[in-house]
Amino acid sequence: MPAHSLNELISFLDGLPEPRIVMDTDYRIVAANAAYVREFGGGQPLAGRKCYQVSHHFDVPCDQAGESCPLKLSLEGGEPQRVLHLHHTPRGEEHVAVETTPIRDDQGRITHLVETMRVVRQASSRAAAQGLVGRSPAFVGMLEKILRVAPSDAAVLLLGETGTGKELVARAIHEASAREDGPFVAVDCAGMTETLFESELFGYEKGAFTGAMARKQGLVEAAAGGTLFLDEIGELPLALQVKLLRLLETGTYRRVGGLDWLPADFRLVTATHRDLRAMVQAETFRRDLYFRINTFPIHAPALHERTEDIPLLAASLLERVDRKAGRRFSPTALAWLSERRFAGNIRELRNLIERATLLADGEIIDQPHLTELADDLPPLARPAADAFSVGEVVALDDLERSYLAWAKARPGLDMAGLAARLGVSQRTLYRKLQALPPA
Ligand SMILES: Nc1ncnc2c1ncn2[C@@H]1O[C@H](COP(=O)(O)OP(=O)(O)OP(=O)(O)O)[C@@H](O)[C@H]1O
Repeated sequence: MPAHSLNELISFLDGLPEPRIVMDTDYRIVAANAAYVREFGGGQPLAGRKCYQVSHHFDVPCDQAGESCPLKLSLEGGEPQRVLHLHHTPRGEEHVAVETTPIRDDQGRITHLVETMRVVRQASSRAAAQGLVGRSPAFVGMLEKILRVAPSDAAVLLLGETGTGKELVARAIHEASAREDGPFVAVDCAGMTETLFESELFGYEKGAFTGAMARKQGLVEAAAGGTLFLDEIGELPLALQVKLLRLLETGTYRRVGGLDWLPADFRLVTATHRDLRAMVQAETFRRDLYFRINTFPIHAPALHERTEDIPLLAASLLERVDRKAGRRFSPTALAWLSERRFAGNIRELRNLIERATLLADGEIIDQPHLTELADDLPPLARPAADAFSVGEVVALDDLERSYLAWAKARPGLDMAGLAARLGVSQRTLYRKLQALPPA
């Protein structure tokens, strides 16, 4: 790119409000705009330094350090790329959404890349007094999905065990959406009766039933311009599923006792800890409603899928529940927490921490404060290092081959013993082993 075009680009970027840098194809920062210098510069000179040194304090590009590198992806694919990274900033590490856009010369060759950074406000990688916190790969994967779907108006279905933070995720989607200035209205569908559902959701007119002394606004109306979060959607009885489907299909509703169909204006987020697909098979959840609410599913990981987040979560939850400020956990307490299996996930962790704060008198919350009332909390079941495991769904033939190769390598089993354990004849075992690819 000629120098004058590059200078024009740099001065154009300088006027933009979002932090942006221009890089050459060798990861070197050529220029940074004023917003970048302000948010990420930390008073250090930037031009001439490599982006991975500034953002990650790495000595090698991200892709060689086990992270995805948007610059490399853009160079390879020739297209803009977006990834979520943990970046060093003058405030500490933060989740940053990074977008790269390739810049081409007259011959169409990529000569530079513009990188745009947006600090993610909806989640923290450091202990925080509110909102989502986490930095494990499972958490970052979920955050990536939240940020992708939030700007659209697509219906999101949050799936995950109880206490995994689905309501917080629903709020994060709302806050990252164009509706963030509108209301966020949460409705618990568990225990909803037919009459309650209709009058709660749709409101009622004066005189609609005994006790309806005045017109009452429903939650659908309260959510106008914002997000309606239906929690425990799997608990909704079939008769109410029909009513919800009608609302979603027509975008209109009628107050109880009213005549007019009123327009609804909300973004729908639903959540459940149930297996809705199995409920559809069992005909306890309507298939058409399932498809309507499941435009974009997001899995909220269970705590045992993100145990590396436990110290960070524990510190954050302590800030939230402790009546005395500034206390902390001892390293043994944190190690003990990280080794437990919490069936109730973050909610159970939070309750345990709250109990411990009541038992501890000093500045430090120690392991005995945790174990005193929770000595029955089971340890985390870690798969044995040599256990057989399959990380994804594979064809049954492939599964059998991998399993046989693993079983054959077990010490202490001869062919006869192995055949007996597998429940097949030795002849069959030989035949199957011969079909295995060479080790
Ligand atoms: N990533 C997180 N960071 C910090 N706190 C969290 C996080 N996830 C959940 N929490 C806290 O854990 C508790 C349970 O979260 P929440 O109520 O959102 O779970 P849920 O999945 O909606 O549960 P249920 O399915 O039972 O309704 C809340 O106190 C919430 O603030």
